[in-house]
Amino acid sequence: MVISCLLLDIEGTTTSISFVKDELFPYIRRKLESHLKNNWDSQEVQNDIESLRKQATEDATKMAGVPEIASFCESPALIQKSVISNVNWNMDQDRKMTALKQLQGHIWRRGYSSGEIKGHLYEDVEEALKLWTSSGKQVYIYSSGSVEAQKLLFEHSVAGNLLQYFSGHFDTKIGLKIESTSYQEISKSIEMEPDKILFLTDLPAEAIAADKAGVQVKLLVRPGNAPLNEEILQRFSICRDFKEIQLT
Ligand SMILES: CSCCC(=O)C(=O)COP(=O)(O)O
Ligand SMILES: [Mg+2]
Repeated sequence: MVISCLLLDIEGTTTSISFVKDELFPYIRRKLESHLKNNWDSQEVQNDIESLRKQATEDATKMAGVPEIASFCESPALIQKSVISNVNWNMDQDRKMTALKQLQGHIWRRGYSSGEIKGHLYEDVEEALKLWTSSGKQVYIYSSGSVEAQKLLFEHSVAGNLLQYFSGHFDTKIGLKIESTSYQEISKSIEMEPDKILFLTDLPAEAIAADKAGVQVKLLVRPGNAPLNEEILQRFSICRDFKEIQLT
């Protein structure tokens, strides 16, 4: 089947898991308090808190131990304390909910623009993006990280600004990556039949969801990725880097 379009995951696919876990996420934990205090009066911070509050209220009906976010009638200090507990709790579980991911993108903005953070990319990524786009393929990103966070990573990457190679970006606003409907929605949105799309990811649950939607899939085996079990290795094609990917 001819591939017209590539849909790329980030963490574990274009970028190492250790960069996300050991650099990006600790940055959020270090800067969260000052981000809230310094930008308290901004609409962006207030919107982020409202989204986290709604999510926490919904979560509390389904699971135990969710730190709730203080009402907007409470003092800024109390609300900030409750936001910090909630965000740390959600990050401890690496939750991929939109409210958390939006806030993270807003906090990373400063780190990327000051040069404190540079987006990690595996060395084969830039060459592959050049090759694919020069041969007429469209390349999209689909990550649990917010669209803003994705753009920051590729704009301020170790290989320079690579944003020019992408035809578009998707995040969890279109749906979770483990749900097949998300891939159907992406297919509709980019006006491309599912079987013309090749999705590259590190996670079997995402591969299964994309496959169910009729999208073609390859699993990446990058250094530091979780090992794939025998059943998944039988079911999906794998590759170690983007150089191994042959598009017809
Ligand atoms: C691009 S934002 C940083 C990574 C992140 O927060 C994340 O959740 C990555 O998830 P992915 O879907 O790219 O594996
Ligand atoms: Mg991933």
